[in-house]
Amino acid sequence: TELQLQRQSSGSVYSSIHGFSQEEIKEKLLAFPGGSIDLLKQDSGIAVLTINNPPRMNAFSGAMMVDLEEKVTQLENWTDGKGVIVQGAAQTFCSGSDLNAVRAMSNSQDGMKMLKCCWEKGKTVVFFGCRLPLISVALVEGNALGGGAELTTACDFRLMASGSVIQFVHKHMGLVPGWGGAARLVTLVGSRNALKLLGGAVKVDSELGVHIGLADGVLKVDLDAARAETGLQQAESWLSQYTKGPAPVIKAVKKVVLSGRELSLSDALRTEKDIFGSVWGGPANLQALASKSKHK
Ligand SMILES: CC[C@@H](C(=O)O)C(=O)SCCNC(=O)CCNC(=O)[C@H](O)C(C)(C)COP(=O)(O)OP(=O)(O)OC[C@H]1O[C@@H](n2cnc3c(N)ncnc32)[C@H](O)[C@@H]1OP(=O)(O)O
Repeated sequence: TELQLQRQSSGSVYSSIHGFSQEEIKEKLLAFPGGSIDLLKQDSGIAVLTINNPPRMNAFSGAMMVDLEEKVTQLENWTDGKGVIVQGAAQTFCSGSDLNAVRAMSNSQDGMKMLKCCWEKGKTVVFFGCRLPLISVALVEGNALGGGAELTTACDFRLMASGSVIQFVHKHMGLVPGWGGAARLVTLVGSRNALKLLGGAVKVDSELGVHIGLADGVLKVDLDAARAETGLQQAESWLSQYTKGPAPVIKAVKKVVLSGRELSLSDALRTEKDIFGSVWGGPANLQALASKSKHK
């Protein structure tokens, strides 16, 4: 039900795990510093969330996961929010988990399990965040690799710049996606294409991305940025097609689609009725009725 969806997206995912408290998990993640998650909330109701760690091709450090949870909470509480664009700094998306941290964890003798479960919980934030009641777009420039590729699947839409690549490199690491990336990939491209992308660690360029349904559009990013629209400007104009209107209505749109996508039919029908009830008779509905009554 809507409550379930809300709890999934807004409840802190740093619930105690393996006996470690929320604060202990955050402390362990902060032991892996570097980078930041920057949030810009705009008057248009579209926010820009930037994965910012260029020296490491925007790899996710532990500190960035803690940072992200704080930014996701801000977005959850953003009354006027309607959409969010997730991008990487310096014209590249995200090269996955910080390999320095991952290596440190795999070499640590004591408490490796503790560190790993903290790391994994931290990553979960990345994916719960995209269940926000905002329409989300991954703006993919450069490389989206490993956990970065999984992050793109957690967004509602993916816009790929010409020359960009989404690659599930997990097989090369002796791994498979672990935070929903595979499940969402099957939903997006079907099980056969998902098998190819994961089994072959296929480099998905923008043309292939559109062909298999992973990408929703291709952005022409001119090298002479001074002349052309930036990728972000193009992504904002693309998303604004679907976020025109009052924030409560756009949020309700995302919620009814999310419930249809994630809940059983009976729960989805019940949730849809509840969400309908939350906007029926609301300011936007009453204003629309008043303006219609003038059309004789
Ligand atoms: C699959 C499991 C999943 C998870 O557990 O979450 C993961 O995501 S594990 C990480 C999977 N990602 C990768 O394997 C990508 C590794 N990086 C690359 O393949 C390349 O860096 C690149 C992204 C294709 C870019 O190549 P290039 O343009 O040649 O730049 P460099 O390779 O020189 O990188 C510049 C700089 O960035 C550091 N870097 C890049 N990726 C990571 C990373 N994931 N973690 C930590 N650091 C990263 C790289 O080491 C260089 O640093 P310096 O050597 O200090 O210059």
